[in-house]
Amino acid sequence: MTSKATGAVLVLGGARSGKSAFAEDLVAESGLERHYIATGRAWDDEMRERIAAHRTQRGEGWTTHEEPLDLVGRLAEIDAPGCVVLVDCLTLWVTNLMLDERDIPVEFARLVDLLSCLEARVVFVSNEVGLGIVPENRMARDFRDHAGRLHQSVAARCVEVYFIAAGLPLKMKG
Ligand SMILES: Nc1nc2c(ncn2[C@@H]2O[C@H](COP(=O)(O)OP(=O)(O)OP(=O)(O)O)[C@@H](O)[C@H]2O)c(=O)[nH]1
Repeated sequence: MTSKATGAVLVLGGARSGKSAFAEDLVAESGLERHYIATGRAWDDEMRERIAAHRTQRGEGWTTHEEPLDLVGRLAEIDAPGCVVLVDCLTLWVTNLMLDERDIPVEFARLVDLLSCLEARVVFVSNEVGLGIVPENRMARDFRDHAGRLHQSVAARCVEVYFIAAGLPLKMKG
């Protein structure tokens, strides 16, 4: 990870691309106090199993925060020098904001504003969902557009950006 004292990193990839494991390795290498913000919710047995597998893979040494909606508030609360925060993932946060009918541009602006004043390092994981055919339903199209816009704004403020495919990282910035 970057040698700068602060700075955010964005890790993009498709489902099962290995993006979470890559991000966890970046965080582990930093040697800083590790926090994990999970935006996912355990809404069914399959998700419960996935979450359990993620917890096992992460192992000891993390403080886990489950925060489906107030990502910005939670990041601000954790923020301190000497900390690294892994946010997994932005696309589930977008889903949660949409389902809760939050003001998406306002929430995105709050996150982007916070990025410029954080003292902790932050590693964002997110799904690249814009590479397939145009989704048939309106909500899925809106979701794809929100995710694309958020990724552009966050990437512009990150010191490093990676794209993961087949478990392999491609460094796009930094
Ligand atoms: N609530 C909660 N969610 C978690 C926890 N650990 C992981 N998650 C969620 O699990 C999600 C990832 O689930 P998966 O579907 O297995 O991952 P994936 O994105 O397909 O796979 P990779 O590309 O390999 O990361 C993350 O976005 C997290 O929000 C946890 O401790 N609690």
